[in-house]
Amino acid sequence: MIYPGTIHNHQMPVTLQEIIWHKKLEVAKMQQDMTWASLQRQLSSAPTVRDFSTALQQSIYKPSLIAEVKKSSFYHSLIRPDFEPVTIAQAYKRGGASCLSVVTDKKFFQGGFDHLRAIRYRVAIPLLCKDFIIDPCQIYLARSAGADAVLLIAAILTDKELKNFLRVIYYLGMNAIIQVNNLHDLDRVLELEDARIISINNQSYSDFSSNIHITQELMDARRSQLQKLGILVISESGIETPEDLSFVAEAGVQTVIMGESLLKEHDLELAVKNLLQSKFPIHH
Ligand SMILES: O=C(O)c1ccccc1NCC(=O)[C@H](O)[C@H](O)COP(=O)(O)O
Repeated sequence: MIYPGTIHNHQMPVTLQEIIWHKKLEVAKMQQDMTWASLQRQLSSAPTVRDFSTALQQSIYKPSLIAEVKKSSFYHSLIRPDFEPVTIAQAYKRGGASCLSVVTDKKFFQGGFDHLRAIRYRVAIPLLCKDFIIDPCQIYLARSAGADAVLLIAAILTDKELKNFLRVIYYLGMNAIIQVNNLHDLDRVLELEDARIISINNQSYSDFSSNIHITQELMDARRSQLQKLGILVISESGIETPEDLSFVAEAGVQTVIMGESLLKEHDLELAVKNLLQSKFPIHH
């Protein structure tokens, strides 16, 4: 079954549908291989949770940076051939990133929970598990691998699933980042009782192209409501230059997630430093 609640409102694009189809098979296999007792054991020996939201808010950089660790993506293929997750994460931290986003999806992004685990033990900043979460068991696995926050994509979850998954994430002491890329989903998320961090994805779910004006459009539409509710807003996808950073900061977001443009640089520490320390030009 593919989330009738979501399809009912607006058609799910084929490509995202395909990802979710494979994710459901992966989750079914995961559940077959796992016992409740072994999951409990893993959870009880998991590293303590670090405060993702506070790390973003206390950053000296505005907007603060969540730097993404990913080897490839199905829409842009291989991004970083010399991919070494821990080395990349350490360089990001030295450069000034407040938190890291670790892509754990294997099939479409060549990520893995082992990347999350390895980084957790070697790098002392909070970690977001970036995956297509469709079942609570993935949230438990993310926590046991050392995640401090988990991404929930509004477009692939019903309202009921969003509420239940948020409850699991908070129960485990983590932060939830709820991703939206249109006003319909932003309004659904604003109706939830306890959304604390929202990420505006500038990427289309049908052709996976990015357009940072999506951040501006959604902020213009709901800025005062977001501020009134004290929600921390992130912009992600397609942010490449200091000008782009300035553009989304002026739209009102406090944080950005950046991956590809940093990962294409040879010296990641320098790339992050240059980005965060650049004097942002003012947009009109
Ligand atoms: O956001 C998703 O839908 C997603 C979920 C799990 C893995 C990857 C996913 N999408 C790709 C991204 O999230 C981007 O990599 C991220 O926003 C960074 O963008 P960029 O700077 O353009 O690499």
